[in-house]
Amino acid sequence: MTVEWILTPDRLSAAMGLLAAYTGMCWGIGAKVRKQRLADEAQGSAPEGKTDAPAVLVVYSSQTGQAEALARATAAMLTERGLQVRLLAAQKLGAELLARYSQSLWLLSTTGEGDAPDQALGFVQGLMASQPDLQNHQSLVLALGDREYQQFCAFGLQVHEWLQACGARSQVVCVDNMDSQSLQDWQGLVTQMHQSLQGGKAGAPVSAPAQDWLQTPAAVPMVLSQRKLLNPGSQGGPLYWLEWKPQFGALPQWQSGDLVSLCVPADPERARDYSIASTPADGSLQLLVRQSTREDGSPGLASDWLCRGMAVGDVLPLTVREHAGFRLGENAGRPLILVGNGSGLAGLLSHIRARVQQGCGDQWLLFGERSPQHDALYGEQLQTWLVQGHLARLDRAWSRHATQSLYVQQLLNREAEEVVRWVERGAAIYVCGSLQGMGQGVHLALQAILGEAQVDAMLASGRYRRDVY
Ligand SMILES: Cc1cc2nc3c(=O)[nH]c(=O)nc-3n(C[C@H](O)[C@H](O)[C@H](O)COP(=O)(O)O)c2cc1C
Repeated sequence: MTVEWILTPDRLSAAMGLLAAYTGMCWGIGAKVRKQRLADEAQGSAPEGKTDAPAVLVVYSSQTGQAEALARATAAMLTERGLQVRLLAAQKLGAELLARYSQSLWLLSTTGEGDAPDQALGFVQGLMASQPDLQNHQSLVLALGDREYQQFCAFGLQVHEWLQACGARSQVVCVDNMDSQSLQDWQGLVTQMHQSLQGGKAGAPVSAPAQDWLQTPAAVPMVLSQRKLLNPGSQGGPLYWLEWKPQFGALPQWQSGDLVSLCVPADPERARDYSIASTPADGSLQLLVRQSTREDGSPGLASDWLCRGMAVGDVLPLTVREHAGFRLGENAGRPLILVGNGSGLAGLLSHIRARVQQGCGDQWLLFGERSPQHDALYGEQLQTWLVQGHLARLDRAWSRHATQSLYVQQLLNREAEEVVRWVERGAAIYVCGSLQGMGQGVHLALQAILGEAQVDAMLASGRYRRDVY
């Protein structure tokens, strides 16, 4: 099917309005909620809310931030309505703490091929491998996933089954790519739980309409100010650099590692995430987008719109999404080993730029692409940073090199001793790019170089972070 788009100003603003509303509904866990952000409590600290109020535990595990944002919004809503809420990441949950609660909410995404988010590894191998007694415990599980993956919502479903096996009464809602119906169902169930907890209490607040606490529009209309093909003549798909400026006012704020979420007019039902390649100090929001082709040869809807359909000067609502799992966070002071391929350079570039701006050059980039003739992305810029000392090392692997074909995981293996030295020196590892091939290959290489136990420990503690897709 071909969709013809003739963009009159009226149509554009109507489409933008729709997109902004939709994007806001999907992702907008906005300023209001962030202001009330509940700190991640350590195990012993007191929950938020009045001390005689019913208590609820809210547990999350998230790879790209959606489950975490929904958990924060859910916890903030329950706190606002008078419950004592303890919000924490799954890896911080122990059996003793869980046993203290008779109500729990779980917001969990699935990553990889049916896997738990990276930081949940400790929870999976620890608490989930045991069977605490949860008789008289009620739980609700929100399992985030995407039906395009074979093991739909696998991790959320595993936790739901584990809770049941421990004796809890558990209900689960599976969400397909943040579909609004399932999110409404979730809000309905949480509202019911809240009402039953407050049951009959004089002065209990009347519930607001079920939907409203997950909705805060946060999409910003942005103008595509420049677009450039980065790899003319490449055997791979065309890779474009896209620069965006706000249509009105100031740039939205974000940190290196964060994502942008957007819907395109040809597929307004489905939001896509892209790693941001710049920092706000660069003065624009920049993305690297590969124009993709599906198996049947037809163009990928979103990437085709971004790379060819849109004209420079057109406007699209973009939502900046915090990606806590790939930010520098506690690793800000560490040396960095940055590993990636293709459009994954975006997520790594934002970190390099952030560190260049801070005057910190203790970072090593290992990067894979096809050929040095056509795919030397940011070649001059990277070389300049190396010469200026903003990069301590730069190693590139070319998979289609005439004489020295190499993948980035092989490069890691070749540099194994240096990798060990950097890690001993306290380095954190960031990987960005394709999951198939690169992400998995790099993981295996790191296991071979550092040992499985150390890789697991680094993953669980956030010293090894991945943005692979
Ligand atoms: C690399 C990657 C792998 C994924 N694997 C699965 C999967 O195996 N099963 C599934 O149902 N969803 C999968 N998803 C979809 C995510 O679970 C879904 O986008 C979810 O909303 C992300 O939530 P989070 O931001 O909290 O991690 C995957 C997403 C990505 C980016």
